[in-house]
Amino acid sequence: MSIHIEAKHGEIADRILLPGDPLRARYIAETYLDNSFQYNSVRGMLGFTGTYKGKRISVQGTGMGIPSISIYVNELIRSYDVKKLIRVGTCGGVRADVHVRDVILAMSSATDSAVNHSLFPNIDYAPTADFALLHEAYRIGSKLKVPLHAGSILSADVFYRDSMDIVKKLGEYGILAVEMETSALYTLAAKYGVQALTILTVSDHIFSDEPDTTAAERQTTFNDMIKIALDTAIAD
Ligand SMILES: O=P(O)(O)O[C@H]1O[C@H](CO)[C@@H](O)[C@H]1O
Ligand SMILES: O=c1cc[nH]c(=O)[nH]1
Repeated sequence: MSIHIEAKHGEIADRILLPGDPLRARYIAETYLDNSFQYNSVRGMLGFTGTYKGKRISVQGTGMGIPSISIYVNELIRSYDVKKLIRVGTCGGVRADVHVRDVILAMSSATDSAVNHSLFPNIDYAPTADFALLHEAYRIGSKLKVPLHAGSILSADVFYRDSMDIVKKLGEYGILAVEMETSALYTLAAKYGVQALTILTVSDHIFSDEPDTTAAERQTTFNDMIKIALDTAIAD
């Protein structure tokens, strides 16, 4: 047991999918895993373990934002020996060639969070995906013929801001999309020497008038992203 996860040691697999939304965790377990059981309900942050194509795998909700995901990632690595972590999240499209429902593999993550600046004063640390996971996810996604982008994203500390000008400018410098957790996931994975990757589905576009996805879609679909994540997680 850890402070925020009530699983017994051994109940969580060494490879895990990490959606922000705990109901997406339940959807993934119910739809894709065999013989799954729920190991966590502390704070409603649901976690499940089961098998996928015969291999043991877990899925754990992480909540929204860097402070929340940092709690779960720390506990999963330090108390449960998780070695391979794949975030499956939603994001807002930023660059013009990114469209609603496209899938994004986050190679690296810029952030306006103060967390890494307090870790490394005067250094712009560059949180980066594990290359083997990234390479495998790109191979699997290309085979599925999913609209796929690989590149840099922004992990923002706020969802609502007075002006989107800075986000627009980041798009001009190649940032594909904005979400709220990946820089912490990649930084903690590097610290503890484990593998991490973020795979995102574009749920809305910040600068185009394409219609947004619905809340139901965000909880229960985005199957391209989930299939890529599961097949990447079980590849050794
Ligand atoms: O859909 P999830 O995984 O929660 O990810 C995105 O959605 C939330 C904001 O609505 C933030 O957590 C952001 O990163
Ligand atoms: O616009 C968006 C959509 C999803 N997640 C975000 O952080 N921003």
